Amino acid sequence: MAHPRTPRLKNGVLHTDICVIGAGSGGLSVAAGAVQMGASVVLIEKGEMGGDCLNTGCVPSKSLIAAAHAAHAARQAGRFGIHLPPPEVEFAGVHRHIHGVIASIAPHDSVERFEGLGCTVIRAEARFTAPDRLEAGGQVVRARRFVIATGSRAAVPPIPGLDRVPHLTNESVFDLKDRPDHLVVMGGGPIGVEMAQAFRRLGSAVTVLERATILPRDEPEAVALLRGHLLAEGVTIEEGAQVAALHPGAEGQGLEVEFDQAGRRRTLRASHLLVAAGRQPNIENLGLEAAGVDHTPRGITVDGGLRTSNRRILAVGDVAGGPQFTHVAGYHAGIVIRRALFGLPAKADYRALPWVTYTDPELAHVGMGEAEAREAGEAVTVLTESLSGNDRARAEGAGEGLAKIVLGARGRILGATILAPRAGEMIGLWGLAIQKRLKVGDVAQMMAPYPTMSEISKRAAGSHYTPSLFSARTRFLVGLIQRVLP
Ligand SMILES: Cc1cc2nc3c(=O)[nH]c(=O)nc-3n(C[C@H](O)[C@H](O)[C@H](O)COP(=O)(O)OP(=O)(O)OC[C@H]3O[C@@H](n4cnc5c(N)ncnc54)[C@H](O)[C@@H]3O)c2cc1C
Ligand SMILES: NC(=O)c1ccc[n+]([C@@H]2O[C@H](COP(=O)([O-])OP(=O)(O)OC[C@H]3O[C@@H](n4cnc5c(N)ncnc54)[C@H](O)[C@@H]3O)[C@@H](O)[C@H]2O)c1
Repeated sequence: MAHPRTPRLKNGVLHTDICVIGAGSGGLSVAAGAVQMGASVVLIEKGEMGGDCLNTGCVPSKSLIAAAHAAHAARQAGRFGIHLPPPEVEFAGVHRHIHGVIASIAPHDSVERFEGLGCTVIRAEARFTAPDRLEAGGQVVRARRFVIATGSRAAVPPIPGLDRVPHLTNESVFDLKDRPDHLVVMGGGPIGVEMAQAFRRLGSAVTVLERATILPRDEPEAVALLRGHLLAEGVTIEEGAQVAALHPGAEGQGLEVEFDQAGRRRTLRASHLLVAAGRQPNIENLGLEAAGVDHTPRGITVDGGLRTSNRRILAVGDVAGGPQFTHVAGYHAGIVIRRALFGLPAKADYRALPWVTYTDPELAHVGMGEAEAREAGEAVTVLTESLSGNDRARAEGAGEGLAKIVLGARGRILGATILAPRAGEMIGLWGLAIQKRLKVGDVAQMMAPYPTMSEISKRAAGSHYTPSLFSARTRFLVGLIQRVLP
């Protein structure tokens, strides 16, 4: 491999091709890609290498969910004739598992690995001082292109009393070494719902307070079934519940939550509060004014090619104000590399954007939802297939689930939702179908292995043809052909 270019120090200023601010999902992907393709790269991180996903997001949350799944499976074993004593949850052990997983992935995102690849890594807060330079840890850096990848953090709503009660966010919830007796989760988005089920399975009482309805970005039929699963496991879900005020609990124990629901004020006592009420972009103290970079409270303003109002500066990931997922940050990195290294006019295209909420069953989605497709003026057809007709789901006692496919004119696939165990592993098929503009008939003709839950995709696609396949016209035709066939 040819040696990468290295940043050059000239008159106290570090000159580089690419300077990346933030070593999370987006920043690390840009840095690793750019340096291995021969660009000189400076990577600046003020906190933990790996950002939210590794330290306080995807990795710890999925590790916690895995522990919760094990406890749930032990409790459910009796359904299969396997009788176990009720599981004893050692919360400190769950904590060890979570942090063990983080530690096992951390080397991949470490300073050592990135320096080994040829990046210059600066561990400090970066701040633009001019449109073409920034300062970090006393070092001035000039770059041909800067990439802002500073991510987001939990938004803490201005609710009276919130500053006076102890509360958890994604930055602190994975540090718990003792199980909360009663966890109140403010917000029924993906973070709130995933954590609610996991803590319930680990033995906490859990109440979700959601001001609208849970998981509003997902298909309502699928959310309704998922809500049923959560309620059956004992999660309390209060929807249309706006948190109004918070008070410290009596004798300094826990807290009291006042919320408004259907015109009534209600009060709830709890031991812990998790704030999962949305995200806010990390744009403060970045010197964006000095750099001439426009922004709004949603994040840095970018065009389709992720360029900011300063042509030298691009933005990726959560801070760019679009969909906030690790795979989106990685996708953004690919666009930035094509632009910054090769000068290509790459643009983000979200038509095949997938997301998964890692509850059990998982709720996986890609592309357009039905309402969005109708709003866009598409000639919509919806195909729905229940998981109850799937043999593998029955063998595993999976309970209710579904596949819902949204088609446009002439069987064009616009979107898909699957609610099923491990649905996240099944949704890729529909993403590829959308990206490659396949027709629903292509999926219907696919040979799906039996018995798998992924057969639900083939059956849903096949149902598009059921009315014409089993019609009077077909029966007439078959009758005719049978009479003339030898
Ligand atoms: C609880 C939780 C669970 C999640 N689960 C999933 C999931 O299952 N799947 C999924 O796809 N997404 C998930 N996400 C979202 C995912 O974590 C984010 O979309 C992703 O981390 C965004 O990457 P990023 O590079 O934009 O930001 P980050 O990964 O947050 O990285 C930003 C980095 O920039 C650094 N930084 C900030 N300001 C400066 C500065 N001025 N100077 C230097 N460094 C700076 C920060 O310290 C941080 O390390 C989850 C998020 C949370 C909170
Ligand atoms: N599985 C995944 O991919 C995954 C998991 C977790 C997070 N994430 C990413 O992180 C983002 C942030 O997640 P999130 O769940 O914090 O945010 P969110 O914006 O998706 O959901 C927040 C919810 O909180 C509710 N809310 C806000 N203020 C409230 C109040 N005062 N009282 C009651 N409810 C209130 C909102 O109505 C909303 O439904 C997600 O949108 C997603 O992009 C992804």
